Amino acid sequence: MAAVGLRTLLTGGRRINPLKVSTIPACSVSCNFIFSTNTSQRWYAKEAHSRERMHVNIGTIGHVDHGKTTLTAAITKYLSEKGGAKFYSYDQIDKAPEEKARGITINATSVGYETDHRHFSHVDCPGHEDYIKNMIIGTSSMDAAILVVAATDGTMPQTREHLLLAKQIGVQNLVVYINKADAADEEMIELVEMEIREVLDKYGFNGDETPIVIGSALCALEDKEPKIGSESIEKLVEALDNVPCPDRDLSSPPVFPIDTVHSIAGRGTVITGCLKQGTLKKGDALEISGFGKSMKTTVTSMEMFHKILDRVEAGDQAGLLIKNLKREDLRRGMVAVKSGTFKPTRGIVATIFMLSKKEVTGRAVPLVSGKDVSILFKTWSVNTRCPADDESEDGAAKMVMPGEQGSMKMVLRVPMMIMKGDRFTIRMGKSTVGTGMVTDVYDVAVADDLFVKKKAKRA
Ligand SMILES: Nc1nc2c(ncn2[C@@H]2O[C@H](COP(=O)(O)OP(=O)(O)OP(=O)(O)O)[C@@H](O)[C@H]2O)c(=O)[nH]1
Ligand SMILES: [Mg+2]
Repeated sequence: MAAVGLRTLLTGGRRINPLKVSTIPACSVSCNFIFSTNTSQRWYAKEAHSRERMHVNIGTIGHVDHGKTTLTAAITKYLSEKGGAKFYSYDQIDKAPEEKARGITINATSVGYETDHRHFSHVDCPGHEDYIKNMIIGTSSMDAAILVVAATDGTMPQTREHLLLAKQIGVQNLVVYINKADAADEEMIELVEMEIREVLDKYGFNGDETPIVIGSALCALEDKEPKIGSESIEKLVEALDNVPCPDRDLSSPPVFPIDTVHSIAGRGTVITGCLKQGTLKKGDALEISGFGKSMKTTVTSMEMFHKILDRVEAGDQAGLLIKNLKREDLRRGMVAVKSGTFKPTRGIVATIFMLSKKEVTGRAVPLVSGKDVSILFKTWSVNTRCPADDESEDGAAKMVMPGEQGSMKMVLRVPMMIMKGDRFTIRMGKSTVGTGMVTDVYDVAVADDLFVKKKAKRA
C-alpha cells in the first residue's frame, strides 16, 4: 500500500505542483491513499522515521453499510484529539464522485495514525459485493482486521465472505466492532455478539478470545452519547494496541509486491507497497517482474508516512524512489526482489478448496482440469489453465468438487512472481467459488511444455 507522504520523499525539499503528481491505478481494481497536500511543512520535512513504535497494518472489513468508513473517520477524530492523527472526515475517505453519489465505498483507502504504543496504517475496505476485488487488495497486507458488524443487522453475507477471504489471505487476528449500538436494544446486541462468536469459530478465528467492542461510530464522530461514542473508540484503540502481530521475517531476501506506481515531476518514479519479507536499503539492486516483463533498477530513497527511512523492514508500508524506470513500465501486481534471488514462473501446483453452496454466497461449481479460470492473487489476477494432471499418462481430467479439497497443476497465461505459500482466490462472475494455496512452482520451460502439449492435443 502507499506510503502516505510520498511527495515529501520525492520533492527533495522543493515545492512541486500537486497536480503534477500522478498515480496510475494499475488494474481495474483500486486503492486510494490519502496524501498530505496542504501542510506545506511536510513538503520540506526530512525527519527520519522512528522505530520506537511498532508499525502495524490494519483495516476495516465487513458487510456493506455496517459503518466501516464512519468508524475509520471516528478513529482518526479520536486520535487527532490526542495528537496521534490527522482527522479524516467521512467525505475525505470516500471522496470519489461515484462513492459520494452512491454513499458506498468503492476504493480501499489508506490512512495513518499513531497511538502511544503503535504506528498504524489503516485501510478502509469496501463492503459491497461488486467490489470484493478491492477488498482483497485492501486486506492483502493487513496484520489484523477490524470486523465491523451493525447491531441492527448482525452478520450478513459479506461479513462471512470477508471473514473467509481474510482468513485465506492470512489475516490471523481480528477485533470486532459491533456498530450502531444507538439504534439497537441491549437484547439484540447480546444476540448479535453471540452470533458473531459462533461465525468467527466457523471461519477459523477464535470466537471466545477475539475482543468485541460495542459502540456507535456515528455518535463518536458527532460527539454524542460518549458511553457508546468516544469511549467505545477508546476501547477499540486499546484492543488494537494489544492485538498480536506476526513476527516480521527480516532475514529472508526482500520481496516487495507493488501496489501503486507514481510519477513525480522532476524526481522520477516511485513504487509503493508493503515489504513482505527481508529489508531494503538505498543502493540495493532490484529486479521487478510480472505480466511477462522483467526489469532492473536501483533504490535511490525510501519513505514511510512523511518520514525518511534508512532501511525498509518487512511489514513497512513504504514508497521507494527507483532509477531508470518510467511509470508506464510498471503496474500493480509486479514484484520487486533483490536481483538474482527469485524468478517469475508460469507453472504452479496448488492445493485448491472449492466452496460448497452453504459456505458463503458463492455458486457451488467444481474446478475441472482442462478448463481456463481466472485466479486472483492479493493484488493481481491472471487467466490460468488447469491442465489435466498426469495428462501424459492417462489424459484423465481431474476435478475438485464443491466442498472438497484437491491438488491441481495450473499454468498462468504470463509469468508472474509467485512463491510457495502464496494464496489466491478463484472467482467466477461476482462470486468467490474457491480458494487456493501454492504448494510448488515449476520452471517456465516446463510450464511452456505443458501449454504446448495441450495445444497439440487440441489440434
Ligand atoms: N445509527 C447509526 N448509523 C450509523 C452508524 N455508523 C454509521 N452509520 C450510518 O450507516 C451508513 C453507512 O455507513 P458507512 O460508514 O458508509 O458504511 P460502510 O460500512 O463504510 O459502507 P461500505 O463501505 O459502502 O460497505 C451511513 O448512513 C452512516 O451514517 C452508527 O453508529 N449508528
Ligand atoms: Mg465504506
